[in-house]
Amino acid sequence: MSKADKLFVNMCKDILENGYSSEGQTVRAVWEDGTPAHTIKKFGVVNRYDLQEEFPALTLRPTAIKSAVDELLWIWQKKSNDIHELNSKIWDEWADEQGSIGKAYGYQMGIKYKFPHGEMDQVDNVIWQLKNTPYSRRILTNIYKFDDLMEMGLEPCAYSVTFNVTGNKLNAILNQRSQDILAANNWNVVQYSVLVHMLAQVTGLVPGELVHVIADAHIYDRHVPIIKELIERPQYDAPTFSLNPDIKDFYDFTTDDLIIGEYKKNPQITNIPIAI
Ligand SMILES: Nc1nc(=O)c2c([nH]1)NC[C@@H]1CN(c3ccc(C(=O)N[C@@H](CCC(=O)O)C(=O)O)cc3)CN21
Ligand SMILES: O=c1ccn([C@H]2C[C@H](O)[C@@H](COP(=O)(O)O)O2)c(=O)[nH]1
Repeated sequence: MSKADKLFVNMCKDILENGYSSEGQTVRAVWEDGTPAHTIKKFGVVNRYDLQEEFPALTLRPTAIKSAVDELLWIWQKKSNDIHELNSKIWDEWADEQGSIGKAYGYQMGIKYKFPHGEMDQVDNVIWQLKNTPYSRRILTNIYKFDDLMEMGLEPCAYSVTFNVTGNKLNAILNQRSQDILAANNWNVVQYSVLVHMLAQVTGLVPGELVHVIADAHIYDRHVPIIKELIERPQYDAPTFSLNPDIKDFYDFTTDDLIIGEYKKNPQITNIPIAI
């Protein structure tokens, strides 16, 4: 049985049973028809995934692993803010007429900073440190840049990753200020699990734990009936996962390098409404 499913089901039950409803409050997000998108939420959810134990893909419904990794590589490898360089349509609502999401996500990853070991961007700094000073406690990225918030299509939700090496294991903490549990929880978990696998492979380490810290873990009102049905579904074993072992440079990975074993899963839920 997938541990990721169990964790997801317990988290959803906790939000539904003990969560706090935003009904009566003024909220920013709206549905496509302009109705306020209310949520029920829990503050401060922390989920741990041991990547040695399993690849944490949900089997309750399919997670589009390749599309999720395509978005991850758009941010971490292409360092792009241009939706034309993304193969899915998930960012269309937040882009301007030119197709840019502004100074968000990939744009921030491409900014160069001065470090003792040279001038480079945040991704290259992480890779440099993992190769040269792996036991440093200063290996992290942070794209929540206050100077640029006004020019972002959406303020980053998954905004910081802290990497920490224990023995030969690469661990990571993903800090997320806000999480749409139905649309993006497993999407984000799969993305950052793959990132840990990729960075471990190119720095001579093995994947360890992913710790996902979510400040505001919410279920949107129109998602509640979907979540209630989802968590009653049968659970299967998570798929096996590995990467093409020939890739030695982070910038050479493509979604074709993901080796996903048999992925037994329940049917997809189509047309999930996304709050804007
Ligand atoms: N309300 C909201 N939720 C989000 O998850 C979200 C935002 N807004 N704004 C920006 C990005 C865009 N993200 C999204 C948006 C849509 C899907 C989505 O529709 N996922 C489909 C599969 C998509 C595919 O196969 O390519 C799904 O079934 O989960 C996922 C992430 C995550 N973010
Ligand atoms: O990677 C992502 C990006 C976005 N989200 C969700 C979380 C929220 O539901 C919305 C953003 O709205 P805010 O009012 O700015 O919090 O997008 C996500 O879960 N994962």
